[in-house]
Amino acid sequence: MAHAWGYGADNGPDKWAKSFPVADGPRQSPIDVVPAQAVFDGGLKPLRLQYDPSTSMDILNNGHSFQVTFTDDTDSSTLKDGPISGVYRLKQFHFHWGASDDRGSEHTVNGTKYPAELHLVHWNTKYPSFGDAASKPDGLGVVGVFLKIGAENAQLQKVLDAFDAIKTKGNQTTFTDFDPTVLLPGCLDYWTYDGSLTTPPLLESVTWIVCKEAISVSPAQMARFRGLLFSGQGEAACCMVDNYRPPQPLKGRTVRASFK
Ligand SMILES: NS(=O)(=O)c1ccc2oc(=S)[nH]c2c1
Ligand SMILES: [Zn+2]
Repeated sequence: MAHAWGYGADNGPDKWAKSFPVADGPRQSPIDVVPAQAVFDGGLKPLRLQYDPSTSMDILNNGHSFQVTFTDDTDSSTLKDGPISGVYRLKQFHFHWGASDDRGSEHTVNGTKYPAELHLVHWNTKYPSFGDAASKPDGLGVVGVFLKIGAENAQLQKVLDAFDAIKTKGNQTTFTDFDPTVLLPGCLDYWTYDGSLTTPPLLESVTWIVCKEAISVSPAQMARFRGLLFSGQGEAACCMVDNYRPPQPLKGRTVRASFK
């Protein structure tokens, strides 16, 4: 790709395969989840998400989304059980969202798009680092949570209140003492399938864990997401919206459900 990847007409998801041929691979993400076609697996364990708020470090506008990054040099914030084996450490969480409430999520359910989707990114500690794990078929575990329009989400507001400091690409500020557990839905029923990163390099290393239950976000809060910029300071302002990849072909994969 002559210029960096993004979500525009010239560098968006339909163009990524040129620089990242794995974009047309056998286990790409996101997908459309069709609950009637998911296979209940009684062997799937409940998700065990244990986060230590003291591991949250900072919040960054990386030009594609914003992310809250965690220190991951110990097993303080981890994902265990669920569909995975061993211990996966929390590295970061971020979101994808739309320019309007009718779109924004990456996964869809029976073709339904949500206004936004949260991704909690964890890496398998059988590997030495996130970067190493990201290139292994069982390297990453990402928990996806849909956001639906409703009441204001007071827990989410803590994240949004940091946005003034990270409006433009490359801006970063400290973001400590935050426990992402508060962003999880009450019910942790989930669908799971083998997939990939949904942004370049699109590595096929993710065990996806998509929660059935959504969390709420108010229209005013969605407007805050849309106030961030893809562009850097001093550049022509480009609103950070529609930073989602559309669903990809299932190519024979089975989606399992942890619930009946
Ligand atoms: N959107 S996502 O699949 O959760 C995801 C998670 C971690 C990532 O690290 C790079 S690099 N791209 C990534 C995409
Ligand atoms: Zn993501």
